[in-house]
Amino acid sequence: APASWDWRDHGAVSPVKNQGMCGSCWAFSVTGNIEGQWFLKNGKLLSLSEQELVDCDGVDQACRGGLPSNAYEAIEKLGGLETETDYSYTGQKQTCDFATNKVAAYINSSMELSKDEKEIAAWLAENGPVSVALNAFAMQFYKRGVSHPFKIFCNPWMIDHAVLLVGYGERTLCVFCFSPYPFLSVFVSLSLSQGYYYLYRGSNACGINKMCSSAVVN
Ligand SMILES: CCC[C@@H](/C=C/S(=O)(=O)c1ccccc1)NC(=O)[C@H](Cc1ccccc1)NC(=O)N1CCC(N2CCOCC2)CC1
Repeated sequence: APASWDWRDHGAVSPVKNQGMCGSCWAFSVTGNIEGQWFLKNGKLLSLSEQELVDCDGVDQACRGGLPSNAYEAIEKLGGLETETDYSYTGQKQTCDFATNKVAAYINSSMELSKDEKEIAAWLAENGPVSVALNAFAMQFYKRGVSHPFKIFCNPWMIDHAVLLVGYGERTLCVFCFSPYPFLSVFVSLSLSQGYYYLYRGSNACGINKMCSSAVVN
C-alpha cells in the first residue's frame, strides 16, 4: 500500500455537508462511502441523499442514531439513493418521499472490512473511502494537528459516531519535528462543526478499526 493516500486528491469525496442538529452521522457516513464507490465504478461524483435514509430507513432511528450496516440494507431494499438535489436534507425526520424513478446510485451488497489498521489503509487506497465508526469524545475538542487522545478519554469500546475515512499518511506535528507522525484523515460530519479530523494511526485509537465497512457496487 502507498505510504499515504487521500481520496480528496482523486475526486472521490464530495464537498463537506452540514449535518445540522440531527444525529444522522450514520447516514452521512454511508452516503459518503457510496459516493466514493459510485465515482470509482462510474467516474461520476454525485452528492447523494442522507434525508432519504433519515425518512425511509425504518430500521434506524433517523436523528436519534443508526448503524451503517442497517443503512446499506435499507438502500438495497429501497433500490438505491436519490441525489441530494432530488431529496434534499432538512435535518429532521419526515414522511418517506422516495421515488424509484429518481434513483441516481444503487449498491449490490455491502461488506465489513478487516479490523487491522494496516489492512484497512491498504483497502482504502485500493477501493475508496471507508465508512468507519469511533468514539467521538476527543473529536469535539479537536483544533488542529494529529489527535492522539489517552485511551481513558477515548474508550475504543464506547463507539458513538460514524464518519467517513478518506485517507491516511504521515504529518510532522510541528515545524522543527523530524519524526513524521502517522495519522488517518477522517472526514468528520459533526452536528456542530464540519471538517477534517486527523487521528493517530497505529494504535486503533478510539476504536476506529472496529466497524469499518463499505458498499459494493458491481
Ligand atoms: C444520537 C445519535 C448520534 C449519532 C451521531 C451523531 S453526531 O451528531 O454526528 C455526533 C456524534 C458524536 C459527537 C458529535 C456529533 N450516532 C449514531 O448514529 C451511532 C453511530 C454508531 C454507533 C455505534 C456503532 C456504529 C455507529 N449509532 C447510534 O447511536 N445508534 C442508536 C442506537 C442503535 N441501537 C441498535 C440496536 O437496538 C437499540 C438501538 C444503534 C445505532
